[in-house]
Amino acid sequence: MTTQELVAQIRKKKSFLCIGLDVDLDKIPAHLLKEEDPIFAFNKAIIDATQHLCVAYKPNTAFYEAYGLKGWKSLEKTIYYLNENYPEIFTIADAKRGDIGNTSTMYAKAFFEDLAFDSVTVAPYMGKDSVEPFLAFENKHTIMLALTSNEGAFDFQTKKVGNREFYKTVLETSKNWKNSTNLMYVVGATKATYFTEIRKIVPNSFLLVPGVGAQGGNLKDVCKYGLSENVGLLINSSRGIIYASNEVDFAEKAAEKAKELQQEMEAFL
Ligand SMILES: O=c1ccn([C@@H]2O[C@H](COP(=O)(O)O)[C@@H](O)[C@H]2O)c(=O)[nH]1
Repeated sequence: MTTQELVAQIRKKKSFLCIGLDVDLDKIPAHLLKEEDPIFAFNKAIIDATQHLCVAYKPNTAFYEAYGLKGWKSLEKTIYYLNENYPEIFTIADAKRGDIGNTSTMYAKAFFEDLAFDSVTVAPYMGKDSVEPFLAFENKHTIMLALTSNEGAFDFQTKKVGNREFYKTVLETSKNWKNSTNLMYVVGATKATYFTEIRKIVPNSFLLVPGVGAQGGNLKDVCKYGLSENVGLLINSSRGIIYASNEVDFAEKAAEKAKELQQEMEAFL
């Protein structure tokens, strides 16, 4: 998917909501456990109930890998279901990959070719040659960790290297990489006060923003400081939406939560 297509979808749906599909079998409604593939059954119901309110879905691969081969199968079924039924939706494999060049190419093939995701998250720690293999894929997007939502972000990311915070160096340096127009960045909603500085470095890049909902990030502050001319934000909520209820009405309740966020977003568009 191109960035223009993503922006057009945001304008049409008046939403820049991304729903995280972080499925935990201990948290889903008990009646689904009787299904042949409970994870896929859960995802399908959530997707069908919320697809008109969001522009992206983000399965975090950890929640699938934890269940071995079965979990990977559920992930595959979920992405195929999305691509077949809702091809306008932007898909994110939250896998946080990145390795030496030839290994990164194989990671990129796994998520962009085999599973046909529109994007994948990567870690910047191994540098240019670990990220450029992902950037080589046309109309695919590489979402690099910049300033994460967790407390540990202060361990390295905000520390000064020379006279500049490390996350700023990551952002600035990555702009010079080959095919850097295919880059987006992860910035946590819990770091809303940093968005002004981040926008000085990457004024038009899309930012994937996790941390609204369960982690306490503030949507209004993120919008106030983070919105760009082409919107430039994908705000993610996972647990806050998908576990709104663990009864038979779970999909309906998830849609209600998604609608609340969509309406807050509409006010900014
Ligand atoms: O900085 C980061 C990067 C990734 N995540 C991931 O996003 C979701 C957030 O889930 P919630 O339930 O809405 O808190 C999850 O998959 C994280 O691994 C993040 O939170 N922060």
